[in-house]
Amino acid sequence: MPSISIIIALGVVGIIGHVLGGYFWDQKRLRRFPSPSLAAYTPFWLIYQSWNGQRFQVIDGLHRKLGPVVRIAPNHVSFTDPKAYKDIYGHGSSVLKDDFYTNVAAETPSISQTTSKAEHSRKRKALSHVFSAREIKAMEPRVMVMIGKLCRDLQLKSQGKLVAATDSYKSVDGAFDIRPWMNMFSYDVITDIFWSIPYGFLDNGNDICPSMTDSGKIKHVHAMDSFHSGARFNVMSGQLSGTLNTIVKSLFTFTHDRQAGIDFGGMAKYLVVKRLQNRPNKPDLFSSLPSEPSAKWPNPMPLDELVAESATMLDAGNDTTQTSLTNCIFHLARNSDKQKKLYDILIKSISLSDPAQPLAKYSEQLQRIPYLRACLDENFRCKPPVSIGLPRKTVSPGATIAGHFIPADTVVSVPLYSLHHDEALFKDAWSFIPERWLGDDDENRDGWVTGAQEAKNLKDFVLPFSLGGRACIGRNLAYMELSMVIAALVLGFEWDLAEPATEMEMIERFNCNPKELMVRARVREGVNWVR
Ligand code: HEM
Repeated sequence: MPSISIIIALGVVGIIGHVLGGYFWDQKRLRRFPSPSLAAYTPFWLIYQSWNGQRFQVIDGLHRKLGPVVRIAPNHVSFTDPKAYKDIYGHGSSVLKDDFYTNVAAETPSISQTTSKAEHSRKRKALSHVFSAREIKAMEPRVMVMIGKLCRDLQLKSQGKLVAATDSYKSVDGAFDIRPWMNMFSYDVITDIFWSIPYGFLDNGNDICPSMTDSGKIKHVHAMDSFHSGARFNVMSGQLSGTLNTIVKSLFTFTHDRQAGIDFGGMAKYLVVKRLQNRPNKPDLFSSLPSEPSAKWPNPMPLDELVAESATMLDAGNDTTQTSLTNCIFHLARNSDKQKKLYDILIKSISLSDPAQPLAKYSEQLQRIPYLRACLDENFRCKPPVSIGLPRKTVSPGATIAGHFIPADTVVSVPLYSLHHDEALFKDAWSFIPERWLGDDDENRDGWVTGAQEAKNLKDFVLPFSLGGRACIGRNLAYMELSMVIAALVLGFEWDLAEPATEMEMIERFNCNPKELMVRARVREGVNWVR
């Protein structure tokens, strides 16, 4: 019988042999691409970058040092050549979503997690009704109610007051962190418009909400932490092979982050179960989901699929929106000239007598104000909420990406953060310059000239919602929310950074979120959101 030390030694030799064998055998010829330190030998190098939350910056630095094609894991090649984006994500590309997405899914993959084309097109067909222009338009008054609550809370924060006895976020010397308020807003909106069960975070000043366990018990959890900590765990574990990911997920249920992810799934389950028990008087977005048999959908979605789709809506509908809002206030507060210009344009364009009056009736007009849209788009360019290289997998017989043949079953991606800061595509790429988005005839360009090539680059390579068949389905909802909120916040307040010279610290899990944004807000004359 071999001793335990011999077994361990053999195990270690086996693992090293496997790692080195894979590297030197190099069946896919991936050694032709440069790679940093251990990345070509083990996936743990990239997993470590997700753990430290700075993957977007590390990968960007690598490309600047090693070139446009870099091997960032034994089976993952990252491209910053702009041509690669269409090759990987565009319509007509043969490349599929990587197994990472099924790894991060609970038992039933949702629309954003399925890797099967057929399954995806069935889901996309069902969900396209949910996000039709008519449905989104119908939700505007509900969004406006939440904007009123957000502005009320921010006015109270700017005055150093609590919004309720349960408020968890105090102002310090007139400054406060706006990030949690944007997040509580985005949760209140999505839970109201999707399931008619608004969380009420803005009324309570905290993010405590119900989550349903597998056994049907209700527990109360912190929504923001459940999502963010759960995402961190899933993004790391999802990069392991399928079996290892399953083992890690079941072994680590005792950890805070794994439990947080389970709680987040429970939040979605609670919303679906309650929504099915109580049909609301007015239709919500859930009403358009095939939850019951009908002539059009004889086979409705079963409960586990409704929960999976709801978890994706709760995730996608809150986190990217809150991130975009916080980022946009950061850019406007840091660039007071752009903030003032936006204010002047808004006031002139919609001639409001009282900036606190409902903006919903101006919604279409707002979405057509070029400078407001330019601020939102430049915000997306500078800080894309989804900055990560979205992982895709080549299929047989392989694919040619930016001129390089990549064999089948290889993970490929383009990090959007790097593409959006490519100095060859965008002049002064690291600065927030909304004017670059305006047409030649716009009087608000203030002398800024965007060459024809850059104008085309903005259109082709600023892709916050991705591209092709797997691009964002919630884009119209996002623009509607962002236009109305940013207009209300700029019309109602003047924004300053608490510490003017600071850059905002970002943490990348899957989305790239601001850690905090300490601001000061001055309520504009004649405005009063506290009724
Ligand atoms: C500023 C806001 C938003 C940004 C920047 C954004 C960005 C993205 C990106 C980059 C993808 C592709 C993800 C991938 O390939 O893995 C995506 C997909 C998706 N987004 Fe969004 N999103 C936003 C808002 C929303 C909203 C409000 C919803 C819905 C409530 C939503 C629902 C979805 C869904 C369901 C998918 C998967 C689509 C599919 O695979 O067919 N998103 N989004």
